[in-house]
Amino acid sequence: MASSCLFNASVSSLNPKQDPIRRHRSSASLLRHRPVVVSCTSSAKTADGNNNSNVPIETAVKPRRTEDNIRDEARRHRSTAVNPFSARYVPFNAAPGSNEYYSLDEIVYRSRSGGLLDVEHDMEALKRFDGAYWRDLFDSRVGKSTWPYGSGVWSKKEWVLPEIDDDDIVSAFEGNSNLFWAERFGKKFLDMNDLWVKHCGISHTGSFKDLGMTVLVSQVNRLRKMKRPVVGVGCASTGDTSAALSAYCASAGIPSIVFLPANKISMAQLVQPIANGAFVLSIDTDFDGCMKLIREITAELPIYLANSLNSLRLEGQKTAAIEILQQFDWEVPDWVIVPGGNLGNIYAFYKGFKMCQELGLVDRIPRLVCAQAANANPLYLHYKSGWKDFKPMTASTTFASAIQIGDPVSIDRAVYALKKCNGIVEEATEEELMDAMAQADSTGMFICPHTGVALTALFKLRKQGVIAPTDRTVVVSTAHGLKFTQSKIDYHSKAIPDMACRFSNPPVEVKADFGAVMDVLRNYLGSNTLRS
Ligand SMILES: Cc1ncc(COP(=O)(O)O)c(C=O)c1O
Ligand SMILES: N[C@@H](CCOP(=O)(O)O)C(=O)O
Repeated sequence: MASSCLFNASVSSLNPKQDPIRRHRSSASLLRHRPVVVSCTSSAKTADGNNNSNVPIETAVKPRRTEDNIRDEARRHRSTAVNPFSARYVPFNAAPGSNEYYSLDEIVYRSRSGGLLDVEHDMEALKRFDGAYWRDLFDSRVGKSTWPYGSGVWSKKEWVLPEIDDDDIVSAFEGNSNLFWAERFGKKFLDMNDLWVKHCGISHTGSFKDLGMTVLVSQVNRLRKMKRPVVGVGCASTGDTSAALSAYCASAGIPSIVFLPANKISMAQLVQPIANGAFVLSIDTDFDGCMKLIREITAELPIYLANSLNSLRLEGQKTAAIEILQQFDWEVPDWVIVPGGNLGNIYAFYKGFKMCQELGLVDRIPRLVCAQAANANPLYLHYKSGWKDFKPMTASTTFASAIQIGDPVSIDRAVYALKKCNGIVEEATEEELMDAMAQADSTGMFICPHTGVALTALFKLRKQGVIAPTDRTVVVSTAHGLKFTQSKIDYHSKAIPDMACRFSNPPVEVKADFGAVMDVLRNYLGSNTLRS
């Protein structure tokens, strides 16, 4: 069996960069022949150089049977090897010697002391394979339609939910999002030549929430098959979490219930759960009020909590960090800037990078920057106080409406992550974030206001000389700009009180008359251009 495997014993010691033929074979040529990646038991090499015959390794290539769909295909080729990987819930940042843990099949969101939980992987089992092995394995799954590895999340399944049956997975092949070289924006506005935007919002429901929701809904699917008492899944939301939850639940036939702050989310976001058949409650409060309610309700009713308080979500979201490294061919960027609201994502990024370092895929991690809207900046104020004093606040209205959060549930996770990576917190006023969004759009992007918050942080850190012109920097774009068109319309029509809208580009109204059109065009292009 071992000899037919794509990853045989010699592969783990090979550097794919030094082996272009193998890289070519594992992508282009295999794709041409509609390959099926097949699990088998293999003699992959472990980190200590021994053969390990007890791990599912993927092999190529068997033609797909016409009567199979991709799930059937995966089932047909399911590995018979014992899965050596596992994960469980533990108290977040548990004291050394703590023996509190829970199976992922338990319905639990808080530790015994009321603190946050974290998903802990059996790192010793993962460490039995070296960094080269994991890099090769993850790289081999990109660009395929094999179930479930065609997903950017499930292509890292061993590090996410190692024990779930492939059959229980609910996936829209999320992830694998574009890492965009912001060449013109970097040069024109920041004098930077290595600036990148990770477009997590170019995704199934238009935000990074898909990455976490595929994991959470898959686990719920499993629990329901195990006859655990879960009648539905619920969340509080500023728009994106509810969109992702309702889409994944709809695709699995699971009821979803969403609590939305009335009149505080965009129309495009509101229509998503409505269209996907969720039970939508529009509640006369803000996000923090909705969050409080959903926590109370899920403690009373068998509704599974889908907010990032539930640490399962972060297991999916952390794959965006792994993906960034992978897209840079496992080179580590200097900075990663993430807009923060409920503050799960900044920890997810830290965790993804940290696992890659601990498991030998890379030798360092980037510095993280968390960017907040000045109107909803409890983390920023906490950072500025020297981490002394955390005070939840009532967040004010912001164009970055998805991060209008004053009492973030993951504050402890965010502080931990930022301290560990020598991170920074910045803030953006309404004018700054809207200007940054318009500037980015003027160079060909179409970003959301939250990404405008992150870009403002970048502007400030460049100006302060903290981020250098040649630093490789990644700005995480968290949602699709098309969800936030009203804010762009307001900006470009200069309809925002007390905002200069310096980069607005309003349409020119002109009569349906040749001469009138020529006049405005002459004016626009400059008479010299037209004469020549
Ligand atoms: C578009 C968008 N950006 C950023 C965030 C912030 O993510 P987090 O709550 O994990 O800090 C959210 C949600 O809160 C969001 O919907
Ligand atoms: N922006 C979020 C707010 C809730 O965050 P979560 O990650 O805890 O679900 C949203 O879109 O609802």
